[in-house]
This record gives sequence, structure tokens and C-alpha cells, in this order.
Amino acid sequence: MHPDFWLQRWHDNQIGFHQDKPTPLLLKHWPAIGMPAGATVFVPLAGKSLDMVWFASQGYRVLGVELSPLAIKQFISEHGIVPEVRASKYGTHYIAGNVEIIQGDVFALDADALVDCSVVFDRAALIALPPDLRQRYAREVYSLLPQGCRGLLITLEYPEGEKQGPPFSVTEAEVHALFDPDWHVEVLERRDILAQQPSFAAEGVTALDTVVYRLIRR
Ligand SMILES: C[S@@+](CC[C@H](N)C(=O)[O-])C[C@H]1O[C@@H](n2cnc3c(N)ncnc32)[C@H](O)[C@@H]1O
Repeated sequence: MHPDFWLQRWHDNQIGFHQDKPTPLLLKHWPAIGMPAGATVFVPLAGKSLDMVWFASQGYRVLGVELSPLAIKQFISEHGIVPEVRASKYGTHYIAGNVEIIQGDVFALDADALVDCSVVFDRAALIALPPDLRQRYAREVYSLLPQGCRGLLITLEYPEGEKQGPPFSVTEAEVHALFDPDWHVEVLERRDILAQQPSFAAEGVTALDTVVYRLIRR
């Protein structure tokens, strides 16, 4: 997916993926990750997600990465934040309290950028990417995370070809193909959400599951 696609989505305010509260499945499953307060949570493809605010409210540090300057501008203005701003080889860093968001390309990160991250939260990130980029993302971004790093990954699954992504359907088999053997992959929950997502049914999708995974970097 070309970066311009996402910049245009933000420009046109086509951000149906944005939620006006923290992700309920995050709140439900976070205890299973067992991450002490003070840890740094990596939030790739962060948007202006309120999950970042929730993590900060729970005493975590947050490192978000987001391509769109507009998303970050909105995050800052909607939370009345006055960030410190600095530039690095990764992009422009906006830092306020426990939250740091890099405006830049997630594929430009290196291991140094993620060295302090003990956990990754992936909601609408892996599934925002088409198949070839998903492989690159697992190979070039997840692989930068330190040993022992944990992850909470939320995906969607719907029958092949019933809808054009994003969001893309990513099967359990694909999650294993992407992350085995570097990550231990475990399903925490699979839930049928078709009835709660009328826009999918309106597009002709006949089945829709969300799946929550716990990942542990070996
Ligand atoms: C579907 S949205 C999800 C946002 C957020 N995770 C949420 O739950 O609301 C995907 C986001 O990834 C951003 N994005 C896409 N490709 C990116 C890349 N290569 N590097 C950083 N951000 C990217 C887009 O601008 C968009 O805001």
C-alpha cells in the first residue's frame, strides 16, 4: 500500500478505523500479557489511537510510529498536548510525558529505535497491510524487537475475496507463517463480530471473526 494512500485517507478524513475509546479487546486481554507498569509499549501504525492514551494512563511508556503528520497533529490538538519536537534519522519525534510518537515510516526503524520496547500492541496495523508488505513488516519490523518481547496482536478474518482491503483478512495460518519460529504464537480469543460490523455485511462479507493473539519473542 503506497504511503500516499494513507496520507490521502487522513486528508479526506476517511478514518473509519479510528475508535473514540480504547480497544475493548485490549482492556480485556492486557492482563494476560503480564507487563509491569514502566515498560515501553511499541505501537506501530499508531494513527491517533486512544490506546496510546490508555497505556500512558496505566503507567506505561509509549512509542508510536505513524506516517501521517495530520494524524499526529490531530492527536496533539485533541489531547491539548504541547510536545517537545525533535528530528532523527527515523523522522520527527513528538514527545509529551510518557508518550512519544515518531512521524515517519515504520520500515525506516532499526533495532536501536526499538531497543527499549518490551511489548508491541498491533491493532489495525498488520491487517492494514497487503500480503507482500505484511511479510516485510514481520521480517523487517517485528524482527527488530528484543528477545523476550511480548505482543498483543488483533486481526480480522473474513472469506477470501469477499472484500477489498484494508482491512485485510489475515488467517491464523498466515499469522503462524509470518511469526513462527521467532515468536511463540497463541490465540487468546476468537470472536464472531459480523453482527457488530454492519459495514462489512453491507459490502457482502458473510463471516467475520476477530482474533486476539499473544506473542512472545523467542
Ligand atoms: C488502519 S490505521 C490504524 C491506526 C491505529 N492502529 C488504530 O487502531 O486506530 C493504519 C495507520 O497506519 C499508518 N501507516 C500506514 N503505513 C505506515 C507506515 N509504513 N509507517 C507508519 N505508519 C503507517 C496510516 O497512516 C494509518 O494511520
